[in-house]
Amino acid sequence: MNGIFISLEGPDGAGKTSVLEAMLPKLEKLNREIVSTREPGGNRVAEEIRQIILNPEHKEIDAKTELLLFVAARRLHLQSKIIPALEAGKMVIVDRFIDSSVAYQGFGRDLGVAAVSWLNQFATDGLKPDLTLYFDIDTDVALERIRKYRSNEMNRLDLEQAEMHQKVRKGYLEIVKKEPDRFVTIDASKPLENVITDSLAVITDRFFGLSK
Ligand SMILES: Nc1ncnc2c1ncn2[C@@H]1O[C@H](COP(=O)(O)OP(=O)(O)OP(=O)(O)O)[C@@H](O)[C@H]1O
Ligand SMILES: Cc1cn([C@H]2C[C@H](O)[C@@H](COP(=O)(O)O)O2)c(=O)[nH]c1=O
Repeated sequence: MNGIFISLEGPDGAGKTSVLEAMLPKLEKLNREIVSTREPGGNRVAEEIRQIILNPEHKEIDAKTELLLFVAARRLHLQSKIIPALEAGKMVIVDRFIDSSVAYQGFGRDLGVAAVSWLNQFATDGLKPDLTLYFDIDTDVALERIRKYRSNEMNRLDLEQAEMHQKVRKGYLEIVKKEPDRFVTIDASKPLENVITDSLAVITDRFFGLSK
């Protein structure tokens, strides 16, 4: 596969989606076809699974069921969208991928890194992003952003206790340490314009030999 695979990771409210939207038109000008997608979701059936997982009324979904649903959606997404785009030489940028499972289900839900990593390996046949931007932010600041701007559309995970979100962030920090070549940490507490500039600089520098 000669495409480029990039994932964006971080706690809820870190700003990944805002940054991705802002980067896209700029990256598209650099002469490579970009596929922007997200997890859970990215194809018709996976988007249906997304609705099931994130629905705050679905209180009977336990931690293991949640993990299996995320991983099933990932397999669908990978097969139908990510792999074909990478095979066609495109740049794929995904808002969340395997590291979300490890941070949220492995650390946040205490299912453990080993089981979650094994399932991901099974579902993805070991495919990992070439680059992962990790948007790091204090849990309270991120949760405040969500409460302030998105209070009417909080999903089942957003509504979890602060303690779970703290475990997720701690998990991310451990994951990042283990693969220093794949991860670049972005300071997501900066003003949005700066976070966009910093993220673009990492991608253009690494894959286009430019820093603007
Ligand atoms: N750097 C920033 N400074 C202040 N507000 C921000 C910043 N980045 C994003 N926001 C705001 O915070 C909210 C959450 O941002 P966004 O949805 O992009 O985060 P996210 O990481 O995609 O979150 P989630 O994973 O929960 O969907 C939005 O209302 C957005 O406008
Ligand atoms: C892929 C994936 C996601 N999650 C969580 C992370 C978020 O709380 C939601 C997705 O909502 P977003 O607004 O699109 O960020 O799902 C998870 O727990 N495990 C995963 O594998």
